[in-house]
Amino acid sequence: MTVHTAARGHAPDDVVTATALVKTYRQGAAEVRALDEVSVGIRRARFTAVVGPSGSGKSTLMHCVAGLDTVTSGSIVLDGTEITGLSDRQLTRVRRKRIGFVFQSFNLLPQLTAYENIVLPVTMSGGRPDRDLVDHLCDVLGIAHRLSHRPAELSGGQQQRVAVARALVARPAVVFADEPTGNLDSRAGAEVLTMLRRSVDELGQTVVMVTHDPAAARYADRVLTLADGRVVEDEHITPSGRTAALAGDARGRRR
Ligand SMILES: Nc1ncnc2c1ncn2[C@@H]1O[C@H](COP(=O)(O)OP(=O)(O)OP(=O)(O)O)[C@@H](O)[C@H]1O
Repeated sequence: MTVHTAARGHAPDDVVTATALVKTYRQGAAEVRALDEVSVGIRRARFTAVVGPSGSGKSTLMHCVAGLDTVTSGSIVLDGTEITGLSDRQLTRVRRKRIGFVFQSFNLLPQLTAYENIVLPVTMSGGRPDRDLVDHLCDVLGIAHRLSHRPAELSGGQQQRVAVARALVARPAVVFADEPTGNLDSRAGAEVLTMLRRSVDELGQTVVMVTHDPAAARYADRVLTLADGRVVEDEHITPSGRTAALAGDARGRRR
């Protein structure tokens, strides 16, 4: 991922290019500037973490870029499509075809099996699941032996891995993960983060994750820090730096 100024514009392998995003909310007589001229590019097949204090604009940025909310001004090009100005219906289509979501609360349907939950984005849009892809995803995510179980029969970590598989199954341009480890203990959280990491390294998936947790952000290639609606830091993590940081975390967990 790269942080661009509006003048530098679009980089060819960016899957998302956001330029000069402003989002204001009215709170009584006051106006809150949740995003204040944010310009950012998200590189394909990379894992980007968005961190920052509470109220810094992380969720607002993710919701706007993912077409769940509209901006006050600015431009968002997602996988070649300018999404600002689209109707709700058009936005729904963009989200369904090009975006996968992973939420803190898993959001699985309780009456469906893990397999049925995973293939839901494909079956809902009238498609047929690619069984080889589903098998591969379930192998990578370590849930192949749990596919006939319902969510209530799975651990939290397994449920979140099912949700990750569901986010990946339609081969979206971007997976947005909003605090994906927020409801998990540290071991299950580490497993889910490892799976998101593998989806980037082994499947070439683009992942953007909002998190409060600095340890979770260490799984990313890049950490974007927001404060007061602005990007205040943009850190690249090299594979060797990541390996060292994650090894340190694992030692800390075993202690
Ligand atoms: N629907 C809304 N109406 C009014 N103000 C809002 C609304 N949503 C967010 N805000 C304000 O916008 C700012 C950014 O909020 P946002 O939720 O994006 O921050 P965040 O970094 O995701 O916070 P957290 O880590 O606590 O989830 C905050 O000042 C918040 O109060």
